[in-house]
Amino acid sequence: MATEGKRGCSCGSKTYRIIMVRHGESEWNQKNLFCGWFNADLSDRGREEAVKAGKALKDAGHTFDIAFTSVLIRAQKTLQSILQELKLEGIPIVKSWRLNERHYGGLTGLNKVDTVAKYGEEQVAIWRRSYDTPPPPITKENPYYDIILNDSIYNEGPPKNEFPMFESLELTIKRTLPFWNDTIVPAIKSGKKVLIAAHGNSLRGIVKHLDEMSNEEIMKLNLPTGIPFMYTLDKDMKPIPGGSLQFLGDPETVRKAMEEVANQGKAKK
Ligand SMILES: O=C(O)[C@@H](COP(=O)(O)O)OP(=O)(O)O
Repeated sequence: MATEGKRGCSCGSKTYRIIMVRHGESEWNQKNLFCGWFNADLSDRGREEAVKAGKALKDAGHTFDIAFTSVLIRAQKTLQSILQELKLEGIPIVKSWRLNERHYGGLTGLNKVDTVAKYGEEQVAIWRRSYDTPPPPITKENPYYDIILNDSIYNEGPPKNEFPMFESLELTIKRTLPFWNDTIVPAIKSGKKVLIAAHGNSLRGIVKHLDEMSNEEIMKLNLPTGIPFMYTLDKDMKPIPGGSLQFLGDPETVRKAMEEVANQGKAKK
């Protein structure tokens, strides 16, 4: 599953390892609902996936000095389970809305297969995976509009006048990258072993940035829930050859899990 970074390598010099993981399956993933900024909890399967991710990291001998996560409970609980397995509950945890899932706008709360039936597979694929086409904005008529806007998890940001009503992957990257560059990269460069527990699309944004993927290439990437992946970076935070997107799981399991995510937006057979 490893692909090579495109930007060469400073072979022989210091490298940095960073592990990222998409949260375990959420209750809304299970029901196949567009979730975005709604604060859905983990499903039972998601809780199991999180424990499994912790065990996989432990078996591979990983340890961490600091962890970063979103303000959403599905990512935080996944992180907690992983740290429990590793007996690292005491390490600093930095939470930011900048690592949140992309805001799914007016699609929030809709079933993905029902949305395919209504708008077609092609349109849903564009909403889910295109780089710069956003979903329609969330409106006051959406049952989750007020719940999201007034959720206390957003008390520390973003400011109400900048609160998103929708996000494309491009917009997601615009708010995630400053956090990556200003907060996560300095931690990595200071020699800290870093773990990020976040979401399908905030992590796709980081992967796109690290691997300099084109807008077309990133469309094809579906990150599975609860399977950690590693990057090995050079001093300029560029993946060394073979250091991109190395999943901690057997390739067949990873392939099937990625396919499962892709199929969430396809018509029922
Ligand atoms: O918001 C959502 O529905 C999913 C991603 O959905 P897709 O982009 O895969 O449809 O986000 P996550 O479960 O990672 O927080």
